[in-house]
Amino acid sequence: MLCHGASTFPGFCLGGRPAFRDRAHRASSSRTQGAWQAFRAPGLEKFLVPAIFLGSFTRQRTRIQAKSSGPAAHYINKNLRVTNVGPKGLGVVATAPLARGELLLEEAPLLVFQHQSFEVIFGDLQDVLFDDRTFDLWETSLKETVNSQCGSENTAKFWELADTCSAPGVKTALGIARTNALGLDEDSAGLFLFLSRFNHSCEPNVHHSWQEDRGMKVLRASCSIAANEELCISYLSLLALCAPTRERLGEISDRFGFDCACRACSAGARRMRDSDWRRERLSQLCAALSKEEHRDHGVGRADEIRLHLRKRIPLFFEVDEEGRQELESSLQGQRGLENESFAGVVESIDMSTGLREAVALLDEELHGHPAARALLFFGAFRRAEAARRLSAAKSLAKAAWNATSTAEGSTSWRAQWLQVESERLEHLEQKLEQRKEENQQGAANDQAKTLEIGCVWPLNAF
Ligand SMILES: C[S@@+](CC[C@H](N)C(=O)[O-])C[C@H]1O[C@@H](n2cnc3c(N)ncnc32)[C@H](O)[C@@H]1O
Repeated sequence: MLCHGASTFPGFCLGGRPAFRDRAHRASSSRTQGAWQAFRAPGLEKFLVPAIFLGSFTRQRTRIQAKSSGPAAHYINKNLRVTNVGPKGLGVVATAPLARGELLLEEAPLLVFQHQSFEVIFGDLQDVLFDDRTFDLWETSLKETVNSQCGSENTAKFWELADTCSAPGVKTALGIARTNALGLDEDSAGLFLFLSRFNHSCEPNVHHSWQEDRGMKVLRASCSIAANEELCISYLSLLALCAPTRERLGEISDRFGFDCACRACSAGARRMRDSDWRRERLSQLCAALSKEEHRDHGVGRADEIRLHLRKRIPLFFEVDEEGRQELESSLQGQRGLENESFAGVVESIDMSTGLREAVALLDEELHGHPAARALLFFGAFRRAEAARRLSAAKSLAKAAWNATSTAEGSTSWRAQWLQVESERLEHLEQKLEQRKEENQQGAANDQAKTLEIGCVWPLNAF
């Protein structure tokens, strides 16, 4: 499982698992077959392994870090239970009601895959495993790492984890890693013993965030959860979660090797159509809010900040000719932003209207998804700040801070950064009010706002 999240939503860890298979090879395999069968399909044994790979293989161990021993998790909420949840296998359910934002789990990874091990096991270089010899080398190495470095209790727990990538009845260390690893950031993944029991849902009720400074994944309830309800995270990025059902199912099958049986993906035709429409709209609004527009184009009142909505880009580029043309014009429009073109814009709306609509859609489709909410408010905050709207920027920073605290806890670095930012804006607003009262020179104060509001935020803040 990986956090390949973000594309248009930079830096905010919004779920997702590592891709464990090349799409082209996947296409030739049956959906129901284990990944390994696709992986080791007859005829592919002769796949040429780049020499550089075999040459550097001996150094791979340094790239799989193992936690030597100790308990699986730092904190597990007492109201969680791992149990059989039907065809999905094991899952985690609530044994008592859980509140929105409640801390559910804090866990450090048992294994961390970085650099070459990440690329080979989950990333762009996984093709090398089509070669039996390379597969065996990586399998042996991973096994040795687990057996020699994880301690007997954790090693036993590792081998108990699900492996839906190998042939039925077979477990391999690589299969377990691929079935269970979760993304930490763009180029590393971690395997967690307890967290691995959480199933995926396209309507997740739990958010997981990687808190690098603490070396932990932190899980919190995204909404109120009733007793006996299953707790599910999202293996997909927010961008992919907002895609229509057909695309999501393809993405999950393609990247993670199973057919999603969540409520959203198994809905009846009408409900699915409505949900797809809402997600499409949400996707457009999210993209518009997280985009930095250099100049405020378009019609509308002078004091409005406009959002320019464009057509959503499909997750797969397998589109027909008509679709390709539409996509090209949409992409052109997005590139055109650099020279401030309107191309590809299908609708322009006032930012506060768009923000309200997006929040309502999040509530309806994704249980309010606090991390996505934080992202929306953060995007709007940046736009308000760029437009020198002090009061709006202050409330938006506060709203982003609230949502981030729900998603990740108030001690996460993002929440703390937003808290400082909203306090700074609050203070600035008070100062300006004070000055206004003192000299009653509104125009001069406006100028002061323009000069003082500018702030610097870390580029990877969200
Ligand atoms: C990380 S494991 C989750 C825990 C697993 N169910 C177990 O028994 O340990 C991921 C596997 O769970 C199953 N799974 C998770 N979410 C699912 C979903 N929404 N629909 C169907 N199967 C799912 C798939 O077999 C997937 O490969």
